[in-house]
Amino acid sequence: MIEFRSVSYAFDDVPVLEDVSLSIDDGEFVLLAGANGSGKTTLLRHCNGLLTPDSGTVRVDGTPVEDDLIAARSSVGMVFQHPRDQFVSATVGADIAFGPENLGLERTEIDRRVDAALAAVNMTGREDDRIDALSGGEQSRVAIAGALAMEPTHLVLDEPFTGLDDPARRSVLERLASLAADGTGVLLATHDLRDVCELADRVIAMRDGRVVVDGPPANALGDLDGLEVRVPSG
Ligand SMILES: Nc1ncnc2c1ncn2[C@@H]1O[C@H](COP(=O)(O)OP(=O)(O)OP(=O)(O)O)[C@@H](O)[C@H]1O
Repeated sequence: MIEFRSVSYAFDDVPVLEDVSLSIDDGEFVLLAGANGSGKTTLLRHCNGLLTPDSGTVRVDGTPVEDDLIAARSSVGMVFQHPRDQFVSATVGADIAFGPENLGLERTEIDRRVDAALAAVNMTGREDDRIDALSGGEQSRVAIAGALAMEPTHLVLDEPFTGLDDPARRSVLERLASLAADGTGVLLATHDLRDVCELADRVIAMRDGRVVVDGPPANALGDLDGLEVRVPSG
């Protein structure tokens, strides 16, 4: 479980998170919504210790993140908004293999994970492609595959659909829902709520650094009015 208890954080004395309390259970698929600048990215960066709260605590599986950064970083997979920030290798296969290699896994296990991660993002057979020659959408899919190959207990994604066409987006979304069904806790920040609500177990919405909505999609959608997030119709 990822748990925030009364977390506050400021950039240069400007409050960005204020008294945030929430939890993401194992096996839950949670959508994080909110207008630009409401604090979503800042919140996500607390999940594996990239940022540390000014007050309050973030716990992963019961342990405060700052007490065991290595444990938090191996159990919380992160997919960032700008996939280029995440690549460490020149080719797709080498990049996805990098994390599992650092875990010291056997070659056959690394290859299995790379194959499974590529299949999950519909890029089977693209191991040898150069990352800098991929489209933005393909780069997003490789970034997601890199996180999946770590087989994390929790997966945190920040606007991962940039550049994805509808079929690719849908396929990644369904993969996230099936990971959650298999026990992974998934926290997905996105502005694009189309069909995410239908797959998510819960919606958390932020305004000005505070959690203002936290509930099942059927109840929460009406409460998103006025938060400058695009609410799906029909
Ligand atoms: N490194 C930083 N230094 C100073 N202020 C920052 C920094 N990063 C973010 N902020 C400010 O913190 C606030 C919240 O930003 P954050 O990126 O968390 O919001 P967001 O909800 O993820 O927005 P978006 O949907 O546009 O990605 C904004 O006012 C932003 O300007």
